Amino acid sequence: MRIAGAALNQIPFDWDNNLRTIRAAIEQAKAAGVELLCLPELCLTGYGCEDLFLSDWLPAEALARLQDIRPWTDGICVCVGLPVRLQHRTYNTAAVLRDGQILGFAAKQFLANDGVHYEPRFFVAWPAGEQKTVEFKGETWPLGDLTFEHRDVRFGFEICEDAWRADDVRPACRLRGKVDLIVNPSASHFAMSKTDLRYQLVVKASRNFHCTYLYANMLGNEAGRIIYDGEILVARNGHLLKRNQLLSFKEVDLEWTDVDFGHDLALAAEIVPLPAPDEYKELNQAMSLALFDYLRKARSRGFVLSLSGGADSCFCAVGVAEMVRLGVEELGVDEFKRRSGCFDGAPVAVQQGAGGPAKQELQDTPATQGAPAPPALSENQQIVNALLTCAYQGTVNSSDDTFESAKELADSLGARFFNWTIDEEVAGYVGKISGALGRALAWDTDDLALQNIQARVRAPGIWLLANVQNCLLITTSNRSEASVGYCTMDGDTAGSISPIAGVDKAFVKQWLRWAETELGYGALRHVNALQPTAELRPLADKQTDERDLMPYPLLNRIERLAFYERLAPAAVLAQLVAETPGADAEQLRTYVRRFYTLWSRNQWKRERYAPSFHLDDYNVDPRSWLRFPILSGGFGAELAAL
Ligand SMILES: Nc1ncnc2c1ncn2[C@@H]1O[C@H](COP(=O)(O)OP(=O)(O)OC[C@H]2O[C@@H]([n+]3cccc(C(=O)O)c3)[C@H](O)[C@@H]2O)[C@@H](O)[C@H]1O
Ligand SMILES: Nc1ncnc2c1ncn2[C@@H]1O[C@H](COP(=O)(O)OP(=O)(O)OP(=O)(O)O)[C@@H](O)[C@H]1O
Ligand SMILES: NC(=O)CC[C@H](N)C(=O)O
Repeated sequence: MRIAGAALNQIPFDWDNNLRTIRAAIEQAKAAGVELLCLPELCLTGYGCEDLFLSDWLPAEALARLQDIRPWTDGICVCVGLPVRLQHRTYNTAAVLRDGQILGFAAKQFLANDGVHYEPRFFVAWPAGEQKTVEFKGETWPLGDLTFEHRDVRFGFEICEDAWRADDVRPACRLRGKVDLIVNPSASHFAMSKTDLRYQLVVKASRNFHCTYLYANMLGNEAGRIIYDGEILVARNGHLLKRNQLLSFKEVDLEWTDVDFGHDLALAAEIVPLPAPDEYKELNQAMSLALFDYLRKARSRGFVLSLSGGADSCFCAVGVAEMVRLGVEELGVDEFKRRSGCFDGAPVAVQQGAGGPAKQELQDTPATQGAPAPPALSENQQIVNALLTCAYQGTVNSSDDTFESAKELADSLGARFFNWTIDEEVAGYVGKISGALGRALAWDTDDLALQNIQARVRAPGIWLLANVQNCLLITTSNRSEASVGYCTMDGDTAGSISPIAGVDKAFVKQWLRWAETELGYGALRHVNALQPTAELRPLADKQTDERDLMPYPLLNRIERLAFYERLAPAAVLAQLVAETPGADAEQLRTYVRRFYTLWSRNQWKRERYAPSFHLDDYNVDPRSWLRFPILSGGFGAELAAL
């Protein structure tokens, strides 16, 4: 039998989009002679409908829309994920359709309730062995713990999380011997290196339960924060039969394979491991797709970025350029432009361009005024030019190094680049408040306030630039800064999308070195030679992030031990001492205290960050992976006892 999985790029309750991709997948499958097709979990509504799953109307609408799919299933068996509501309870199901008929609804038995998943809030887990009936306009179908048969192949279901439970409780253990095929429609979030886990899960299940296992994941940045890699896996008796390229820019990624169910296949003696994933590359692909989907689904015209020439903002700029490069590589220029929704079919008019005078000669003017004609931009650079506007907003505390870094990078990407200073606005506000208070504000008495006003004064201008162009304003915070609140609220946190807030600063720096050498972004040599600095204090002070805080790798380690491993402060310190050769225990104690104090004080800031992507195995976004009280004891007793 020819069986297939199709990864779909869905949008919560965007019926037109979701039915269009479902129909396209079915048509592609039929054209390829596929006999059984698995579509992702909840693909009809989208996985991320959140509390709408608790309404009566959304599941009812989904059931009504399922009827539209029936005529498309002539000659093929298709599994379509949707919520079904019975007696005020919503179930996460996969409907099986064939030849225009609905055969039944298999229901999810184990709900995902960790990390970024909160399913028990929306759904009720289905009890093993039970069945009920769904009614719609005079027709009835079975719902629950069901098996099906198609052309003499018996099949049953695990729906995503069902497969992540122990072998002696998951549905597969009851399907063993009763079915030839287990179908798994999934919405399994992307995280770096996670594909290996999923591969092991699927291939081992096919061996342990002596079956063929067909797995199809959701694709793309569905609803803002979570990215799906669109993985399709088919395994039989411990042998991998099919695995696709992940993180496609396509709306539908269909993969099929032939399985001879009439002949048994010897069980694999061992599972062949996947090559170790390249996390830099994975992150690049995931972020590119996440940005592209966010841009088009938010119906925006591009991105605006306050580009300091430092690591975080350079990462974000390269992220947009990579979105263009990878998207064009896969879709082609015309399809990339069409799908982005940013081009209206008109030829791209290049705005500003490469070249431009040095920082000292150029204040408050667009980068190209009076400059020599810029070199012609490549096709990708022209697209970047249309989609990315950057501005360097210097102060007296900014260095030439960061300006050069920003300008050269923006020019090399093709981005539109502006340069202006904000000293006048800073002086205006400082003067106003000094006057009101009747005393001059000074660095020795008002350090933080004077730092923050600079970061804040950068916000209105860059927001204005974003607004006039109907663009998304990128904010550049990384996870390490978010943990300790090393940012100015309504200043450098201003923005509507925060692409790298899920990634720690040490990783950001490593990734930039990789991007310079492996992706060929030579202009990154400036930033790769710089020490991260906020440049908010007078230059003579030689401010660096790590002097203000602690070494970033250490900050990252404390954060992981505290909130991924969930250790108590004393255990975190003990662990650090144990794993740091020649450790200065007193210094480590200071850092641990500083981390927890800043962490607790700054929960309110994390609550106010712009939406960010889940990219690593955890993040600190309270609306995603990590919940923490805004007001708390702040680990006072625990830190005092250290
Ligand atoms: N629980 C709570 N709920 C609500 N608000 C709370 C609060 N606790 C304090 N606050 C308020 O928070 C305000 C202070 O927060 P905020 O104004 O953001 O500033 P703050 O956290 O005091 O200082 C910002 C820090 O970030 C660093 N920074 C800033 C900008 C850029 C960079 C960079 O790396 O480039 C670094 C800067 O060096 C400084 O260490 C105060 O007005 C305080 O009342
Ligand atoms: N001179 C500047 N021009 C434009 N934007 C700036 C400037 N200084 C700071 N910003 C904005 O504030 C953000 C926060 O600064 P931060 O120092 O944390 O990041 P970075 O400068 O990109 O990287 P690094 O911390 O490695 O120097 C920057 O990413 C940028 O968006
Ligand atoms: N949708 C789901 O059930 C996802 C849960 C599963 N543990 C995963 O991370 O892939």
